[in-house]
Amino acid sequence: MFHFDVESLHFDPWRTLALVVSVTLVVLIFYKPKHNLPPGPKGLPVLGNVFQLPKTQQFRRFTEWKEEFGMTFNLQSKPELMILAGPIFSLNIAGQKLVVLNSHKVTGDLLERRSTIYSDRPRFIMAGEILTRNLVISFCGYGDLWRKMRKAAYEGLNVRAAEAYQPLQEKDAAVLVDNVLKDPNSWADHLERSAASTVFTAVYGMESIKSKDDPLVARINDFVHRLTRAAMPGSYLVEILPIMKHLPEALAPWKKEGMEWHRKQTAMFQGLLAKVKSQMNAGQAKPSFAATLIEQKPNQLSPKEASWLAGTMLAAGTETTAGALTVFVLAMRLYPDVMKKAQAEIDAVVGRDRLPIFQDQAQLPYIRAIIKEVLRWRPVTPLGVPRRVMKDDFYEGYFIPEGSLVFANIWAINHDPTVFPDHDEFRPEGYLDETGTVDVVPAETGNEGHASYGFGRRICVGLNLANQALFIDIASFLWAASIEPAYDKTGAEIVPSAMKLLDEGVAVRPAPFQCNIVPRSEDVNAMLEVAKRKLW
Ligand code: HEM
Repeated sequence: MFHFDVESLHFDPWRTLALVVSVTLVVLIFYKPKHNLPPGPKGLPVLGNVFQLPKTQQFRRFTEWKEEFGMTFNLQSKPELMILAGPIFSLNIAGQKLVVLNSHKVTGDLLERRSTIYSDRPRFIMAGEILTRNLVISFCGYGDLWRKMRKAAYEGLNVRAAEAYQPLQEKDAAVLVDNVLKDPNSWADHLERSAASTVFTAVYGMESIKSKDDPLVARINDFVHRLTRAAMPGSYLVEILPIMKHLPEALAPWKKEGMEWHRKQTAMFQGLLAKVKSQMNAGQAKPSFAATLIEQKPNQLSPKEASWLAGTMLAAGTETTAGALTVFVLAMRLYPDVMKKAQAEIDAVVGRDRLPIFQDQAQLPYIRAIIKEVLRWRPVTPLGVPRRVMKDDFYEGYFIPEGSLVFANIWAINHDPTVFPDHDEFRPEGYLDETGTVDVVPAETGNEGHASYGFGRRICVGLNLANQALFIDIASFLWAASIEPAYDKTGAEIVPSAMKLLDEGVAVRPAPFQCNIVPRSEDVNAMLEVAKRKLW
């Protein structure tokens, strides 16, 4: 029978302490509190949602999921926020947690107000470590090298510094308009050249690239495409099996080729920086981003780091600016009333005797609104550049584990019907007050009024340069030409699709479409010659 011995119950402090410590350890080791990840689509065991993600234009599927999971967001504590449908959901990609943010409120809360733990980038083995040896600021982890590069980039591209590049951008816009009018069928190529040239001249202060066939355009495009392709998930096996990075070059031709490419690219960037330096020494240099890097205080960036920082701007700025200019042409083709209103504004302010210049910007509110609307309506980087969470975090009751990849669904944020009621229409008026003269931005949408330049500490560092390029190119284009319908053989109007997009990795742009670019008046070419002579 059981015998209960009271004597054995005497209080032994050491034994009690040992018991408490053991119980605590067992609880800490074995008890996993049930943390709720943000909701998400049900996936397969182990592989999770791998097969539910389309290969391209993932932002479309993400936006559908945003609608689907909107209703499950746990905001009982703040019912006033229920209006923000589907702001956060999560996916499991074969064990890798992916968190997608879909509203200004959530990106503001996490990417901006908690930026100390949301500003890292994921590991890019091919694009970041092999091809570029971690010298590309956009792929750099949130550490000392990124801080140094970001500081130097800001010094050369902040709003004041960017003003110094305006004279070269004005010239470049005249070249764009001239080329488009002389060879209207190749308008898309001319936009490509113009974007490459405007970034190139600002970065190196050299003469603009005049022809789309200039070998430099091909080299810049090769650089951009190589990097964006390498950064695309699934392009290289080494991203899934990182151990392959240590294979000897003989067994890994992709690695050998990548390292060879890195050497060539470094030589090109160092050569361009050396040329700027010799122009500076000869007193012939124009203001440029590269010049600000050469003049930086000692102990900032090494010469190789500085040369890559300048070169990176070409990659980051060309494809994006060219994409946004293509969106502009599409919008003008589909919304002729907007185009006519913009042209009337330009004629009233600029007149017909000269091309628009930057000083006109203050008197051209409708053109400023068109630029914001171009970036909002069809964002060229609809998922931005991914982040990596540096520490376990909780948000609105949801658990976001360290190491999760975070995507800001810029497309969904820019098309949030609670912020932009006619979100699928191209409506620059949304950025103006009722008098049509004062800029307004919808609440919560930040300084720009859209999310297309990203967020917080890693917001696009080239946004001032991009806004300047878009202003002068768009104003000059509309001053000189109209974008009219093209017709097929039967005489029927060809209507381009507003939704057919071409996915080029990080950047997305409208799929090729036909339109007719016509001079606005018979004497526009003659006027352009006069304007060009004044500029040169
Ligand atoms: C329409 C034009 C452009 C768009 C829409 C755009 C958009 C973006 C976006 C979404 C990001 C990621 C931000 C984030 O992680 O939150 C970014 C980063 C960046 N952009 Fe742009 N960009 C444009 C033009 C430019 C230009 C002209 C330059 C340079 C001259 C530039 C340089 C960069 C750099 C260096 C980064 C990386 C910043 C970092 O990681 O710290 N961009 N851009």
